[in-house]
Amino acid sequence: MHAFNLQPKKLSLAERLADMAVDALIDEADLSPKPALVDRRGNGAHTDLHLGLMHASALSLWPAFKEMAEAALDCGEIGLPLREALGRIGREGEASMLATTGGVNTHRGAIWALGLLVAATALEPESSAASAVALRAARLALLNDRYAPQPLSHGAQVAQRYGVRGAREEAQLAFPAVTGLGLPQLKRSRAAGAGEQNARLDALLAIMTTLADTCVLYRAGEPGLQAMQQGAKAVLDAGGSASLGGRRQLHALDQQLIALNASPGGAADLLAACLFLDRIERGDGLFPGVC
Ligand SMILES: CC(C)(COP(=O)(O)OP(=O)(O)OC[C@H]1O[C@@H](n2cnc3c(N)ncnc32)[C@H](O[C@H]2O[C@H](COP(=O)(O)OP(=O)(O)OP(=O)(O)O)[C@@H](O)[C@H]2O)[C@@H]1O)[C@@H](O)C(=O)NCCC(=O)NCCS
Ligand SMILES: Nc1ncnc2[nH]cnc12
Repeated sequence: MHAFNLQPKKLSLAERLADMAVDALIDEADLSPKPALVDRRGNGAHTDLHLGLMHASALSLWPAFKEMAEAALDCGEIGLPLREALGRIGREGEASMLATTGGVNTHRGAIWALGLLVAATALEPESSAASAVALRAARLALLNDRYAPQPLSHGAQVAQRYGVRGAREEAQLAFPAVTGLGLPQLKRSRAAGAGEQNARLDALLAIMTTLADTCVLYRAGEPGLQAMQQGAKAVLDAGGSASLGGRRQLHALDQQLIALNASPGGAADLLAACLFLDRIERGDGLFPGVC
């Protein structure tokens, strides 16, 4: 008899989806240099976040993502029972995130976006085109969870002040910043030979060019949002993260957003959603052993 069982454990679909969601969050956190965000270099515009906390937070969410996938498999269809199960699991996930981070909000927006996408994938794993998954997620996001509390969140305050609806609307519209901007840019930059890390940075910048990021609006108002959108466009116009000109613009944007305290946390969450959908679309990890 062997002391160790070296056979990899066969994971259920829900476990594989939870692994992929956590991997997407960790890949997003590690990607560097991201403007004003936590990355391998430092804490960006944040005083209460660091890379170790982002990793711990991502790992703490694995049970919630697995449970969301299982709820989708159990319910089997888009409807109020599934929507309300996801709301309950999402709120529990948020509580375990806050217990892990000592009360710091690391991934609230990511629980929402990735939770919906995990459930939408589990509902129909064979229909894995990013746009199809995002559309199923949107149909879930459009349903009204009767048990959702109505806190005066930062997003709600920004909605009152500037008339933007942030994370909720992005999901209800089937993640246009991800499927219309981030993913196409990721593919274009890869095809142009930018290298994987630069392609991911370019995807983040593409998302930042138009997103109404409620984190930025809350922290730095409309001037902050304009600086984020225009600065991201300037990096891409200068040739992107893999070019010298683009790199210079990227460092300038990092300095400018830090000075404005304008952390694009919503865009970071959507990059994680983009990396998740990219893997789903490519089949990586979802159907092990199938080429
Ligand atoms: C629907 C909810 C997402 C609630 O959203 P709401 O609009 O009420 O706003 P917030 O509670 O403020 O959270 C929204 C978070 O979403 C991210 N985000 C912002 N803009 C966008 C956008 N345009 N599109 C997509 N996502 C967006 C963002 O999250 C990231 O930033 C956070 C860090 O920011 P920071 O400024 O450091 O932290 P704060 O604590 O806000 O401030 P400080 O005190 O530090 O200054 C970090 O969390 C990132 O993830 C917004 O924060 C949803 O929460 C909800 O309803 N949940 C219920 C559960 C549910 O139904 N789940 C079912 C499906 S899973
Ligand atoms: N890398 C990051 N830095 C700051 N806030 C975030 N929210 C999600 N990812 C983040």
